[in-house]
Amino acid sequence: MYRILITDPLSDQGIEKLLKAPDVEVVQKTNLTPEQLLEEIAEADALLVRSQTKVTAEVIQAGKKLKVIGRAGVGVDNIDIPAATSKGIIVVNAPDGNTISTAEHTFAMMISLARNIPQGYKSTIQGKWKRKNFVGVELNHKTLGIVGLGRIGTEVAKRAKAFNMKVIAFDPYLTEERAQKIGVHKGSVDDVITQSDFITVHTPLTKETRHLINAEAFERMKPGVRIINCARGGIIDEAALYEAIQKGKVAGAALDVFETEPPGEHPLFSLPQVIATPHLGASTREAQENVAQDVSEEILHILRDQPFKNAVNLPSIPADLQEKLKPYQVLAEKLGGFAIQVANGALDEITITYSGELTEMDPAPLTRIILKGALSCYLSDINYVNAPYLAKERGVRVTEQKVSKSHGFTNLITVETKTDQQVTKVAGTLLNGLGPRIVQIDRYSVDVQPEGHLLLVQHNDRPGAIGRVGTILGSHDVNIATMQVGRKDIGGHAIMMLTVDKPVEETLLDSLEELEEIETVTAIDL
Ligand SMILES: NC(=O)C1=CN([C@@H]2O[C@H](COP(=O)(O)OP(=O)(O)OC[C@H]3O[C@@H](n4cnc5c(N)ncnc54)[C@H](O)[C@@H]3O)[C@@H](O)[C@H]2O)C=CC1
Ligand SMILES: O=C(O)C(=O)COP(=O)(O)O
Repeated sequence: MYRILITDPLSDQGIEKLLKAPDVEVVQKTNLTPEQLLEEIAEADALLVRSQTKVTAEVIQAGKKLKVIGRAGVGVDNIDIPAATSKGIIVVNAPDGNTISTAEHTFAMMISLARNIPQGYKSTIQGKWKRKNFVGVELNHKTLGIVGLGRIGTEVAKRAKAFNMKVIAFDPYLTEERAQKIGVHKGSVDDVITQSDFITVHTPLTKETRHLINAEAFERMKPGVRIINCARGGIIDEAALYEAIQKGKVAGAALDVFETEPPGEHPLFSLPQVIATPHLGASTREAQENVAQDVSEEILHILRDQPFKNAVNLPSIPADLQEKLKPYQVLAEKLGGFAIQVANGALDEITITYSGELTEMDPAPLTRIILKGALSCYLSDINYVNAPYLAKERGVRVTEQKVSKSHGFTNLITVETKTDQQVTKVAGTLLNGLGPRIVQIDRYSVDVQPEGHLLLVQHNDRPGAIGRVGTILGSHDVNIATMQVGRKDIGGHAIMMLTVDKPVEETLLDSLEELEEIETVTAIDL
């Protein structure tokens, strides 16, 4: 039974799938104190939040069984992603479900700002009739500057065009072709700042976007510009905005989000030109149903080991690629484990080479699985989410390459490990109908099923060597299931690759290494 902890208010219809799932127990507890959250998270397999719950490194650490954190919405700035990644916890969001609601809210804010609707409402219900105090401006023929033309920015642009506005957009990923298709002018951030009558931001809050709209930007804006922020507090420097309104440079601002939420008694609220909502962009019945439903499905898929798509801390893999790579997963994991166990010394570098039909697809997800297989021999709590992170943290360089030459195999994965003592190469393939096989160890061709307890013996090719190894194994009650021998030259260096029926004890390895013709013996458990 999976325990799913929900700590922010979510749509009941949206989480219906979770509530009805036979293998799930849903615990809904909103408004928890940080201490209560630490207690509740201890037993949860999944945590489901909106923007209120602060999922700190401490919370993540306390989540002993935590496998996935779901965000019913877009922004994940309330979740410590690096902490989740290092613990191998998948973070998923629901990026599509609240786009329209937030774009519509942005428009509602822009029109309210242009026509002083909140100010007019307040005055009217106080019994006043001050029509000349609330004269506004039209949107018609005005220039709207959009910073961030992603999902929401694009929907805002479309609506602005219906209002006959000229739209200038800045987004580092905006191509001329896409700009033309949407019907906006592709501009620089400077164009947006200097040419717009209204400026709206739709980016995440990042190092680059923090205080993107600052005192210097306000200086260069057209007098009478109006500012809208329905993205994240902090993209606009609130202190600089206050100054710019006071100086008369900015005619007004509409804010749905704040540097600190809730903002309390903010100085900006003393200015009549400022209108505000309490982070309502995504707060519609439709959006809440959509995002809760999307993230619930993702959580169920992750807990049940089924394919999922919106992981924030994993590269997204198209469904058709996931299907193609699926058969290689066992090979990749076993190969990683095998390669690391036959490599002596401290690991410096892993080079993974994909050949044959694997060159026709993006094998990056397999690299993660190989790393997981390799690192799980040293580290606990490792999975394909944190494997690359932990490899990097330990100074292991990982290189991935594709070569067309596949030595007669339809597919081949070669893992070369470089330690402070040696370079070792192992290669594996997926044999049609027979499953994964190790087909090469250094210079030697083999055909080994990477499964169970294996023994790699490096020795000198002498008469009787094989018999003596067999005798010692027998005397330790270890049964040999399969055995292969590889050599290049008669009497030269050779290897034996054995599959045995039970784990090989240290004392047995020592007895084997005492044999004169034996160089090294390595036990491999897969
Ligand atoms: N007020 C609310 O309730 C809601 C707020 N949001 C927020 O709105 C923002 C946008 O959401 P979406 O459109 O869904 O995200 P998105 O990921 O589709 O779009 C973000 C865009 O910002 C662009 N961008 C990133 N850095 C930039 C930079 N330095 N300069 C210019 N552009 C940059 C990206 O290229 C991307 O196109 C997010 O911060 C999200 O958290 C989203 C939903 C509801
Ligand atoms: O989706 C987002 O990024 C939002 O900001 C929506 O936040 P909320 O889920 O309404 O707390």
